[in-house]
Amino acid sequence: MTGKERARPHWAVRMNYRNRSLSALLLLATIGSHLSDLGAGLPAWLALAATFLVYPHLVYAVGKRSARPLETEIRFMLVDAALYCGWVGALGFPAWIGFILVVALVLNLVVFRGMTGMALALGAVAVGLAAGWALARPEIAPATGTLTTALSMLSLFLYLMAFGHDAYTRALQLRQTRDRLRDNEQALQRQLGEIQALQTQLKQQAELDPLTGLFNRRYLTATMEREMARMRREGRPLSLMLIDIDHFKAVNDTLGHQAGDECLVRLATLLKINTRESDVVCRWGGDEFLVLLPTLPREAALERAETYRKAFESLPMPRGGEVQRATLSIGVACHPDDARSADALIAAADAALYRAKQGGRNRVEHGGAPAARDPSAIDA
Ligand SMILES: Nc1nc2c(ncn2[C@@H]2O[C@H](COP(=O)(O)OP(=O)(O)OP(=O)(O)O)[C@@H](O)[C@H]2O)c(=O)[nH]1
Repeated sequence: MTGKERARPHWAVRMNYRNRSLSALLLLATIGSHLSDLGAGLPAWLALAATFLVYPHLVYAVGKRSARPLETEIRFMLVDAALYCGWVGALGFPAWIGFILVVALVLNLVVFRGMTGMALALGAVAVGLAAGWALARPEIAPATGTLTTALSMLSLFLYLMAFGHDAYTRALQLRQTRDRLRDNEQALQRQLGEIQALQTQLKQQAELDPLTGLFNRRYLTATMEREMARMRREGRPLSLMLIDIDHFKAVNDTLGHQAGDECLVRLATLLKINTRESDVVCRWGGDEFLVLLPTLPREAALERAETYRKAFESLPMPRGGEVQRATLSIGVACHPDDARSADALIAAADAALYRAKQGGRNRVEHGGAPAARDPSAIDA
């Protein structure tokens, strides 16, 4: 906010200042015309000047310095009602002057305070009329001269038009503010949607292997504990297999790293296609894959492992070359027969895989106690 904006008086103070000054000039002319018809003396003319030339500017000076400008304005509107109607009482209720003032003053308070405003304004009007009449004790004179009547009509017309225009301007501003708020809210909603989509994407990326699209080791570690606990609760078995491509280094060396990648993707696809919804397939690392099979007993898991082995063996290699086919070695372990914890189950499957490699590769082994791996023995 700039200093200039901060110094700007409250909108109600500005609006009322304009309306009060305009109506004061019109009333100055209207009541002046009537005083002239009456041949009024100097005190009446001085009072007229004080009321309609000085008072509106005093009100503005106080209003713009007020800490609570709206409340101050409303209090001044009641003073307006009493003061202006004091003139009506003092002049003996000339019909047109009284009519304009009562309409204008009551309307002012209705706009700011509704029906309560109307009641307050009528009270102030009554006080003003009584005080004015008590002060001057005039003859009751409802009629006004032709010029005074014309000025009264003009005053009422212009005052009501100014009021209508203010109402229109405020409604327009409110609509524009509402539209702007709605646009901002829509933009925020859009940004929120983008952030949420990005968060989902990041979460998925953190759990997925970028090459194969399978779950990664991090996901499996979190999931496996949960699945084992569930199977334990339900008293059902859980099988796990570790799958490793035989001599994968040779695939890379002979056909190239890209063909090696393609080989990994093909194995991933094969595993994905041949698993149930409840199974979890993950890339364990390098050319090693892990499949978690909740509720599957050993025999069914071994059958499944054989299916993978045979299907992969018959897959053509990505490109021609020295290595014409690749094979899998698979180690299977079952909970609760082979191990009771997640780590022990993985270790048991790893031991079975080791035996499969030792036994000549392209085979499935299962169960048994974990054994230390001896890479030289495998590759021998
Ligand atoms: N193309 C490709 N190769 C990979 C990737 N990750 C690991 N490798 C390679 O996979 C090979 C794994 O070799 P090992 O598991 O040590 O041995 P192996 O040649 O498969 O032999 P055995 O497992 O004993 O049958 C290494 O040469 C790694 O460089 C990958 O994302 N893409």
